[in-house]
Amino acid sequence: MLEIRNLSKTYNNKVIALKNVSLTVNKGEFAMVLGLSGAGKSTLIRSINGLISVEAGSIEFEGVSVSNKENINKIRKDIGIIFQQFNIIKRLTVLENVLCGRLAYSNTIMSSLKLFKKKDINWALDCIERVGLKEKAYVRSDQLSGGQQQRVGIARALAQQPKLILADEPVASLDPYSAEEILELLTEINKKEGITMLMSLHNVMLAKKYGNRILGIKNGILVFDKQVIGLTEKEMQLIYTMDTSLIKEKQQAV
Ligand SMILES: Nc1ncnc2c1ncn2[C@@H]1O[C@H](COP(=O)(O)OP(=O)(O)OP(=O)(O)O)[C@@H](O)[C@H]1O
Repeated sequence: MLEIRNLSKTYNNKVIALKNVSLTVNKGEFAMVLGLSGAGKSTLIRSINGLISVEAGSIEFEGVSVSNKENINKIRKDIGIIFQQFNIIKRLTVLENVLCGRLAYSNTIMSSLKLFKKKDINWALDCIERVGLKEKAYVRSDQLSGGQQQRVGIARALAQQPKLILADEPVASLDPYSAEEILELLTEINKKEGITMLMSLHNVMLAKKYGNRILGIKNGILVFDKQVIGLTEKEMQLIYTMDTSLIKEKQQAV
């Protein structure tokens, strides 16, 4: 479904955020990206839907290149994204925020006038119900808790009928209880609706509990790519140890 080949990114300040990263994400997977702060997780996630441009390598989603600007709108329709800070418009109601996920399906003038078709409104209401916020559909989003605001973010992603959901540390701003609730919801969406998930996380326990595959990033290098079952402590140390000798071998291979 998603093919990343030799992806590299150096920011203007000369920081190398990604170095020759190659990976494939298959349909139906729930893949977790783990790594220390600054490892390159967000850069990887955001480059997949073109939010960050990359200077080397390729990203293809269902055979279509992300770096080709002509394709980006089609690709963004198929790829939903949720963020750590939810990125919802707080002065809008839950329904209005979720309808933003339908923009790719609406006529620009109609949507700028907030004239959504009944079909889109019903679809958005259905997404709101799927994330458990039916009673809050007409409430302003700034009146919601953090966990509820993230549910709005998820409903907005669902509203665009994505094939893949990218999540950039979606639970980092939540208390532990809400964090697990959100991960359970995303797991349910992944299992029941078959929507593929690619998520960056800081918490190893949560990544192992909810993901079925772990992608470990260290200093911009993909140091391992393993199924959760069978993952050893030593392998996990590759991303969390400060001992660079452990990743020397990997670096030489890149
Ligand atoms: N816009 C930018 N301009 C310059 N450097 C950046 C920019 N964004 C990220 N970086 C740098 O690139 C490296 C990778 O950053 P990135 O945000 O991808 O890491 P991360 O693993 O997501 O970190 P965190 O877990 O703290 O969010 C870091 O050294 C960071 O400082």
